[in-house]
This record gives sequence, C-alpha cells and structure tokens, in this order.
Amino acid sequence: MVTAKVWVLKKHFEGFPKISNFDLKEIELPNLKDGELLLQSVFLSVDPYMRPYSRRDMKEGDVMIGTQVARIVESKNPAFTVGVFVVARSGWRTHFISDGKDLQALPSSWPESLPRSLALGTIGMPGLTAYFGLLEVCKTKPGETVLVNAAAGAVGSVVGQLAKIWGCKVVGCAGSDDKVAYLKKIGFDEAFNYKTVTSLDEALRKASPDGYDCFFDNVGGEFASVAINQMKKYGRIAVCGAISQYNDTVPQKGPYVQIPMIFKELRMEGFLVTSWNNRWEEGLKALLKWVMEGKVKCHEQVTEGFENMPAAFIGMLKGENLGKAVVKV
Ligand SMILES: NC(=O)C1=CN([C@@H]2O[C@H](COP(=O)(O)OP(=O)(O)OC[C@H]3O[C@@H](n4cnc5c(N)ncnc54)[C@H](OP(=O)(O)O)[C@@H]3O)[C@@H](O)[C@H]2O)C=CC1
Ligand SMILES: CCCCC/C=C\CC(=O)/C=C/C=C/C=C/[C@@H](O)CCCC(=O)O
Repeated sequence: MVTAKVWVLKKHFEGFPKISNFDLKEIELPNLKDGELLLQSVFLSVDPYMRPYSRRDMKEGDVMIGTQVARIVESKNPAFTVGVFVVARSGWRTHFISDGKDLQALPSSWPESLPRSLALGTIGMPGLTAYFGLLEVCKTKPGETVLVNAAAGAVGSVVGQLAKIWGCKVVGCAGSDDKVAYLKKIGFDEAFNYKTVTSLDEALRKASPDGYDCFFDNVGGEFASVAINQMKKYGRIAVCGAISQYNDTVPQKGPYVQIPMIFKELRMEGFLVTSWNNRWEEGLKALLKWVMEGKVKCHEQVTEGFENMPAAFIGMLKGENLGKAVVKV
C-alpha cells in the first residue's frame, strides 16, 4: 500500500490565502485494479486560477485543484509503461491512481536535457495561453506594438517573446526592478516597474508615445483603466486574467471603458486557453521548437518540498516568482 500526501482546502479563502486555509493529510492508496496506473508527482504547478476557481469549483475538505508532471511507478494498463512521464490534472498530491484517460504524455520529441517542469509552464498551459491569446485573440501583425502586464510571469514572459518573434515592438511591466531587468534581457523593447513609477499613464506614454495596437491583460483593475486610454484606433485587448482582483473581498470599481472603446473602435475579448484544447498539440510543438532554438527563454521559480506548496502558491500571488512558479517534490 502506498501512502499519498495531499493538501486539502480546509477553509475557503477570504482575501489573500493564508497557510491556515490548508491542511496536509495522508491517504492510503488501494492496490491497483486492471487498467489502472500508480503515479508519483515530480513537479506540481501553482497557478493564479486556483484562487478564483477554488470558490467556484471546490468545497471545504476537497484536495486543491492543480496539475503536475508525474512519473508512472506501477502499471496494470498495457498502454502505459513504468518510467514514463506525463502531465496530469490530479491536484496537490504526491501520489495518485489514474485509469490513464486524463493523462497527457510529454511531446515525444522532448529532449532528455530539457527540464520536464517546463511542461507546466512555457511548454504547457501558460505558454499555450500566450500562444493562442496572441495568435487568435490579439491577432498581432508585424510592426505593431504590444503591451503586456505581469510580463515576467509564466504567461507574460512568453507573450513578450512570441510577440518579438512575430515582429512586434513589446512593452512589459512587472513588480520589481529585477523582473524589469529580466524582461530587457529576454528582448522586451521597453519595460518598467509599475510599483515605482510616479505615473502609470506617463510610463505607458513614454514607452510607446504612439500608443498600443494590442494589450494582453493579465492583471485588470486600475492598470486596464489607464492602459485602455492609450490604445491605438482599432486596437485589440485580450482579457487573459485579472489577478489584481482575485483576492478582493469587496469588488473594485470600474474600469469605465465605454468611451475609449467606442471612440477608438476597440475590440476587447476575454478568453480561456481551454477553448483551444483540440489545438494544444500544435501549440506545444511550436513552443518546444522555439525553446530548443533559443528563441524563447524560460525561467522557473522552483520551491523545494511538497510541504511548501501553500507557501509557493501564496508567494506567487504576492509576486515573489520570476517566471513560472513550480514545486519540486
Ligand atoms: N485565460 C486563461 O486561460 C488563463 C489566464 N491566466 C491568467 O494570466 C495571468 C498570469 O498568470 P501566470 O502567468 O500563471 O502568473 P504569473 O507567473 O504571472 O504570477 C502572477 C504574477 O501576477 C502579478 N500580480 C499579482 N498580484 C498583482 C496585482 N495586484 N497587480 C499586478 N500584478 C499582480 C505578480 O507579478 P508582478 O511582479 O508583475 O506584480 C505575480 O508574479 C493571471 O491573471 C492568470 O489568471 C493564466 C493562464 C490561463
Ligand atoms: C471563477 C472566475 C474566474 C475568473 C477568471 C480567472 C482566471 C483565468 C485563468 O487564469 C484561467 C486559467 C485556466 C487554466 C486552465 C487550466 C487547465 O489546464 C487545468 C485546470 C485545472 C482543473 O480543471 O483541474
């Protein structure tokens, strides 16, 4: 019998998550039945969506939702062999049993030298979010100017690099000087620390005096209110996330966007990366190629130890991560 460790949501979040919202439990896993697999998590993802989705999808006592890279350690399913690595959506667990239906194998061309944790970030759901958000929502054209916030994160850092590959000028903002330096290192044309600029309006105007053709919004709130007034005519706004609001106990006002939307004939479109589930293979293949060619640089914020999952999650929400936040078990 294998004992799995799991993190459960002990108490729904009120405002910013706290360590006390979580409880670490042990579960004795049964012996495998025919067709089943036993897997061990090697890397687990902590993502912003877990904060709003927990209230919508979970009840207290449930195992926290989430994805992991896991290794097959025992198999009673001829389609899966011991030692193979997959991406699963089994939540915050060290070990789990699967019938194989909900597992995604890493791309067959995944090189041994490439960290498998990237399957949770640049060459995974966040990278695909950037890929489809730019390609299918922003529909960037060469020579256009793209703005992205939370730009040093899992999604934002890929947005900026893909926009560069696709011939755009890229402006990014992030919440620390180290992150701004990183953005310039990976090719952003302009980058600034939104926490220290005296005026966001001036910082955006200085970065691109002619304004923005595309705005890839990961943050929402006040930032969006300011940025929308600097969109060019017929600009496109991809509403990817609103992390500035996930921990609010009282909904923020605004942003009041109607006048610039009309006057500049803007298109603002919310999207979920899961809308392109049937094209994830296409995106992963492209992202893997760009990473191997060195055209897309990756950075991970690795937290060691399953026991530190809540701290890694809270840290990411506070902006302590540069690049994709993952937990190494
Ligand atoms: N629509 C979709 O399908 C998907 C949407 N998303 C969304 O994309 C966004 C980025 O996700 P992801 O790349 O995984 O996360 P990141 O790796 O970017 O980590 C979150 C970052 O958000 C920034 N942040 C946190 N709070 C605030 C705040 N109050 N104001 C401004 N910035 C803040 C911090 O960076 P900083 O230092 O810049 O403050 C923090 O590092 C999220 O909104 C997420 O919900 C992600 C995946 C799929
Ligand atoms: C409930 C309000 C939600 C408002 C928008 C919040 C977040 C947008 C966002 O971050 C969406 C992310 C989607 C991620 C999808 C990931 C899947 O691959 C796995 C989801 C995990 C699971 O369903 O178990």
